[in-house]
Amino acid sequence: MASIASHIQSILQKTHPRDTEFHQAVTEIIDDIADLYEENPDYARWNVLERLIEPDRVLRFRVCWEDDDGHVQVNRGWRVQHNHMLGAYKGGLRFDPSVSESVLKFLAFEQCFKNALTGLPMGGGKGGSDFNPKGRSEREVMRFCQAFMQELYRHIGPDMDVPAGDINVGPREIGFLYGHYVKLTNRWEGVLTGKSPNFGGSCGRVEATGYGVVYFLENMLNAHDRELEGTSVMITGSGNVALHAAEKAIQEGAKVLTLSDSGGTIEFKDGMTGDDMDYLKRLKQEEGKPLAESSSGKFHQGQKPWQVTKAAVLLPCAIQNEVDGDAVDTMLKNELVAVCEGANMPLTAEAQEKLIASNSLYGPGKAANAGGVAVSSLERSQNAIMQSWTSEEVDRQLKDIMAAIHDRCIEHVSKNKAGVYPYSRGANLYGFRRLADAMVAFGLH
Ligand SMILES: NC(=O)C1=CN([C@@H]2O[C@H](COP(=O)(O)OP(=O)(O)OC[C@H]3O[C@@H](n4cnc5c(N)ncnc54)[C@H](O)[C@@H]3O)[C@@H](O)[C@H]2O)C=CC1
Ligand SMILES: O=C(O)CCC(=O)C(=O)O
Repeated sequence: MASIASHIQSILQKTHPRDTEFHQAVTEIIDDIADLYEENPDYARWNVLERLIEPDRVLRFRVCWEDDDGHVQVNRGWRVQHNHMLGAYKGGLRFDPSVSESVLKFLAFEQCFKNALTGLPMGGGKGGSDFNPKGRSEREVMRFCQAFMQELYRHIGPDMDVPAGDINVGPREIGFLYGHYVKLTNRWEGVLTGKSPNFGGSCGRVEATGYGVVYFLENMLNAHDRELEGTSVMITGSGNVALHAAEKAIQEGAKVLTLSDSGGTIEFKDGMTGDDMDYLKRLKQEEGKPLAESSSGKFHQGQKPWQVTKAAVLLPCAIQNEVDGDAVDTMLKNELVAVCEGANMPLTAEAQEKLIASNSLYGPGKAANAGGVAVSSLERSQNAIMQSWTSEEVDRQLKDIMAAIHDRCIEHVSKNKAGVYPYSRGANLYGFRRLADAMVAFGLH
């Protein structure tokens, strides 16, 4: 066991020496699948693990665009096509100054496991740029998106690689990207998901990740004889995933106490209301303003949700590694029962270790936030048959998919002595099995 883990560590150190987030994502999985790997001689015979941690390809390109003052700006763009044994590469695009090759490699690697858990035919990829859209005009964002697609279009296709949105890439950016793809190729096809339903997007894609997180949470609570109704919930973030997780949690009768952004936390002592939601959607999604400018709830500058309140459930829905070991210690002292991840890898390795050791319920992002990519897959199906399904139909399928993902997470594990399912280990085992078996079946590539 130790030998596999240390072998993989030494390879990572040699081949991806500075990619700390990528190391973190790989390490978390290796520990869980080490026994399975040793039990199946085919995996070692085909050197599956060493092949699985090396992306199929990492595309990096220059993105030049002109700002409103006529200055030429230069950014870096990437598409990490990690593995396509289970289907075309699939995963979002992130535009943020924090984007690096390491971040995109970790996201693409995790995406392979997440997509495997959906049961839908998708491989894993991720892409983006270090471009910062904050403070940029709509025209600047459009010119950037067009310049980005000018390079990306030659590497994607409806049966090859199908990007979507992620941080700072929502329906507006997908519209600009798709418009330029259609212009460049003269083809109107399902090459991006997260499009507006007006031109081929799926109803319910915008809501899917956040709603899916809450559906997963409900499945997880119910499997442990608990209910969401009446439960207090802290949420981090206030973007697409956070707002829709809050919306669904409120609809399901939970008491949502916080949202946050990089400036601080907004607290709703008596629980967030539908009016708060409408107001914050306008503030964040239409006006793009920080929470500090909100007149809804009480704003705590520079504070995290667990520093201002306590709740039974945490839904981290912002960015990687925002919850550290100390944060988990604080929440465990304050009646924490469950964490369900809307963001990708929001817990540091130490935080994750402490949470698992505490026997709290823990829904890892690769399972809990898979509703977004699952509805992206439904969007591809609709594009392929040239039909549009209703919001109700998509939501019904999303609920079924999240219940199936929940069940897949517990397919290869049992409850521990404390009566808790180890979802994280179960998700890693399920995803790894599917990927590794496909790699053995495909032969050497
Ligand atoms: N959009 C989607 O369908 C999916 C998104 N995710 C993950 O959910 C998370 C949020 O994504 P979206 O809501 O789509 O993006 P978004 O751009 O709509 O919102 C991002 C949120 O993260 C916060 N944030 C960004 N940088 C931060 C920092 N340094 N410190 C604290 N907060 C910060 C922002 O204030 C904002 O609330 C990301 O981790 C993303 O990878 C996961 C699955 C699907
Ligand atoms: O909808 C998609 O294809 C991608 C969603 C995504 O990037 C994610 O699940 O992290």
